[in-house]
Amino acid sequence: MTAIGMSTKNLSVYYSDKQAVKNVSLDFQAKQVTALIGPSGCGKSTFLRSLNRMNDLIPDCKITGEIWIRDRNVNGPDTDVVLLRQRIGMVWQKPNPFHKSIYENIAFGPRYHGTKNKKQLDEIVEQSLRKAALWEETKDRLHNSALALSGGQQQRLCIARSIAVRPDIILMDEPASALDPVSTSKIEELIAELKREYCIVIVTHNMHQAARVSDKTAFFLTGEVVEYDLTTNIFTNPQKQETNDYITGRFG
Ligand SMILES: Nc1ncnc2c1ncn2[C@@H]1O[C@H](COP(=O)(O)OP(=O)(O)OP(=O)(O)O)[C@@H](O)[C@H]1O
Repeated sequence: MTAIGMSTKNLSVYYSDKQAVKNVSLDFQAKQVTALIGPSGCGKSTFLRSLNRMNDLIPDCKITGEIWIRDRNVNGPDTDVVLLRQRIGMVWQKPNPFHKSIYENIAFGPRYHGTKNKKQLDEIVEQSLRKAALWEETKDRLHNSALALSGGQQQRLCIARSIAVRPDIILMDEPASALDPVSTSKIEELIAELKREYCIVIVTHNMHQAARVSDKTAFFLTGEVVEYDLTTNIFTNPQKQETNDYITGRFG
């Protein structure tokens, strides 16, 4: 039995009066990839952003229900949001490296969280870039601007940046949708590697990608989870008509 990395119970998210996520209860397991799929506007990104409280930054956004990372209540009054986001990293659709060098992009988080020793920082930078399959391409230009990297390299840098602070969970919101096919396949290979160590939750519009990279898939529709199962079941033997209609391209 795989350990649970994170779970939600009856999670609802509202923007003012509009309910974007409706009573979603899901378990995300350690060392597995879970894909969130569904048509545009069904609440996937809103749900994902709730998991590390990125929605706190949106005015009039209200959350009810529970989110647990092991025995810690994410929305509890004693939760330190900075530490929470260290444990639950986020990779966005568009690569968003800092306007700094490759080295500083990676060293920033660990330094912020207290690692000041240069040798330790050098090691973290190297290990993080290696894990993100970017070391060979960048080791000779660590002090050059991250913005000079290609889009695909920048996205791997952003993944390296989230790994550098040793998270338990990595959330990815369509991490390859702005990339070309070669860069996309590198990101997918990387996800397959990273799941050996991390719990990964990925939003994707690309159903082939969901089928390739994920162990489990949740199908969202108008804010609700219609079906959540092993990815092979969702794509070969869905139990709900709506799931079947979506994966066969009848809508969305
Ligand atoms: N900041 C916001 N303020 C108000 N409403 C929002 C906000 N962000 C999203 N919404 C609304 O919440 C609903 C869910 O949006 P969300 O972006 O979570 O869906 P999604 O499934 O991720 O869509 P897509 O696949 O197009 O990214 C939509 O109706 C959207 O218009």
